[in-house]
Amino acid sequence: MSLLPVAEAQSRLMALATPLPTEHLAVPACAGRWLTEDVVALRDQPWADLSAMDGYAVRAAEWPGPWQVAAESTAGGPPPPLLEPGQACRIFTGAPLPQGADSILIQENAARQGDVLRGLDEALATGRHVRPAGSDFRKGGLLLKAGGALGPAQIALAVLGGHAALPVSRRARVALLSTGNELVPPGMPTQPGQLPSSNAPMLAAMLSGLSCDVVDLGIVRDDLPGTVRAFVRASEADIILSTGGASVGDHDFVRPAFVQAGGSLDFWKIRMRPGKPLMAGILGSAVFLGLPGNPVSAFVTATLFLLPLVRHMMGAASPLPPTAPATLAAPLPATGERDDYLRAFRTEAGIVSVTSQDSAATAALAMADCLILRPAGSAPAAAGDPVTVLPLA
Ligand SMILES: Nc1nc2c(c(=O)[nH]1)N[C@H]1C(S)=C(S)[C@@H](COP(=O)(O)OP(=O)(O)OC[C@H]3O[C@@H](n4cnc5c(N)ncnc54)[C@H](O)[C@@H]3O)O[C@H]1N2
Ligand code: MOO
Repeated sequence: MSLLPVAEAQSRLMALATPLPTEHLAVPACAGRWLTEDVVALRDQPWADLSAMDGYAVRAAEWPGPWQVAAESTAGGPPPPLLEPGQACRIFTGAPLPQGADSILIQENAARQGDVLRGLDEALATGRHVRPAGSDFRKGGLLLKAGGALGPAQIALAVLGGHAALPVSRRARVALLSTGNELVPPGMPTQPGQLPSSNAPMLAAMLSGLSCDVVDLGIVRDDLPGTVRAFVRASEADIILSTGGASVGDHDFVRPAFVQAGGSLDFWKIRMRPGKPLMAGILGSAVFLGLPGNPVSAFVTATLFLLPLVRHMMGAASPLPPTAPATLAAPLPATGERDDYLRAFRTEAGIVSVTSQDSAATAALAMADCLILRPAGSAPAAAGDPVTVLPLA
């Protein structure tokens, strides 16, 4: 089987997934979700011409001052009466302008004696410190597009747009299987030949920002019938995620067990380093993603495949991780026949790759805050050369 390019594998993986059903949730509960439908405004914002400052509303176009203070307007107060030329209305931030007023004289630029008001500065420009009605958005206008992520600003916009609830995809359910006879549960004492299973906690941490429900099905021993049973147990989930047992060794049972459990494999082996033995397929209504066991390989493939898959299933229009241009602070060797995803960190002088690029080097991984993307067949790079990075946080 030849090695599949990363971008092709990503689009084949997305094509395996069916979007999750929509649910309607109270707007504050939608933080971190994606919209399944466009959202339009149910009201104008601002609802009227409002003052942006504390001061006085005047008819500056017709009367340069002085003015007679004749009324008051407060946010949430009764509507102020019509303003005649030569009159001023005491006004506060967020309060509606009286009909006829066109500008706000801020109180720092005003001298008031009794009800007589004078401007201390040059003549007021018409429209000064006024927020026109509907200048933020208009009733019926598009506020948020289907497929957009709902972060804090989008939550505020939906609430101001008059919405109580929004249509979002339901949470994805992800089942985790960690394969390997050498693994013991995190925190348990290890005998020679054993190590704590770190992949499931790492992946759960990576998924924790994505509003999905993670079920850790624990450690699966390296035997075919046990691994088949684990797949059957996991098939209730939307995504079955395994780590380890993905390569070509005599104890790598994940692929045959997946097929024996009724799964249909779509691809195996990607043209990337780390992460070559990645595989994906369908089991019932679940998408299966088999990550390599090496912790760094599992981390990098989860960044490039798992997180985009979850985002895609939950309705994201742009599920792939964003990349950014950067400059190298230190040279890099040529790449081989696979695309390199080098663990690196950002400094003021540019990007520096971590000391060990071994796919089991977790101490080096923990120092990284980005991946450098180096296509297969790249020539050696020098300090100062441009590179593409994928930020990790
Ligand atoms: N002859 C070949 N050997 C290997 C190839 C190959 O093409 N030909 N590919 C290598 C590559 S690349 C990778 S990546 C690894 C991946 O192998 P597996 O997915 O089968 O992973 P395991 O053998 O089960 O484990 C690898 C390594 O990671 C440790 N591990 C596994 N699970 C966990 C966990 N949950 N927590 C912490 N550490 C874990 C495991 O102990 C091994 O040390 O295969 C190469 N071999
Ligand atoms: O591809 Mo493996 O993930 O190089 O170590």
